[in-house]
Amino acid sequence: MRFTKMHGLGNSYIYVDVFEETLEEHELPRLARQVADKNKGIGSDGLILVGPSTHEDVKMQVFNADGSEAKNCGNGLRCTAKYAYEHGYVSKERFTIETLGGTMKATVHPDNTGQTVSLVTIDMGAPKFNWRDIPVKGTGKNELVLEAAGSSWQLAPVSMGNPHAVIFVDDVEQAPVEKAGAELETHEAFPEGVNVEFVHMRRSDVMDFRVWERGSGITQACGTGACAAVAAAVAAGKSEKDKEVTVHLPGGDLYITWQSSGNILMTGNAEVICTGDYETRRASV
Ligand SMILES: N[C@@H](CCC[C@H](N)C(=O)O)C(=O)O
Repeated sequence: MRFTKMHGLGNSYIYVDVFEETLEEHELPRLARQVADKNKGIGSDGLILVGPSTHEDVKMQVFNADGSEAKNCGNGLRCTAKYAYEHGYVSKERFTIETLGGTMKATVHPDNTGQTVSLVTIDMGAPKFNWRDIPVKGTGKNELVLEAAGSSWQLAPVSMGNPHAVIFVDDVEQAPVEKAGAELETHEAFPEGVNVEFVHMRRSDVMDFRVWERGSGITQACGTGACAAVAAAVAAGKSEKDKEVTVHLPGGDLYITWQSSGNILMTGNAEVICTGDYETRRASV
């Protein structure tokens, strides 16, 4: 299987071009676990398939490192957009990407040659706060208080096509991302699990951010998580619509604006690390 390893701010996935490659649907969770394994595989936060869509310009299918399928991936969308543009699967600079969480609109910003893209903007759609849409057990729209890692946490649940719980803290470096993140990911309040973001607002337009991703654990960045964090900050009165927020993630910065028209725009990098061939007939991991 030919693959390309790409990352957005250090959130890396193995990308397989299913315009070209044929993969069995039922093998995909196992393949994701295999390629993500840093000792026995290639090493990544998961697997992403880039292929044809029946109703959009391209389709992105995302699997976490544990083999679970995700509905959306912000960093994956930017890399998918770069891949689709540079491989000629789209010939325009603005195009649509189908995901399980809905259709996202990509704008690539090519360099002077028009051939290479390293910066991409994605229209990530509108955040949802209704618990049923996320989903969160119970009925509500507001903050949720849960116990994890021996402390009580105030969470703001948000859907960006996938589920997020945003926690505002004084210092993200001191936050128990691994312990509390792992406990909250599988808390019974979240029937489909949740991605957990620890966020500190430095100013209304600058935030620090660390994440525990559902199905992959600690990662260097989470695009949907950063959008959820900005949405939660605006909803809590810590920022404002139409203000570009610089989100400092461990892997670098994202620029995010919740527009008053409703949708969230996310701009950030997309990079190729390497390409190669992977032997798919391997013992399961
Ligand atoms: N890294 C991603 C999100 C990937 C999926 C997530 N772990 C989930 O299960 O919802 C991003 O950049 O958004």
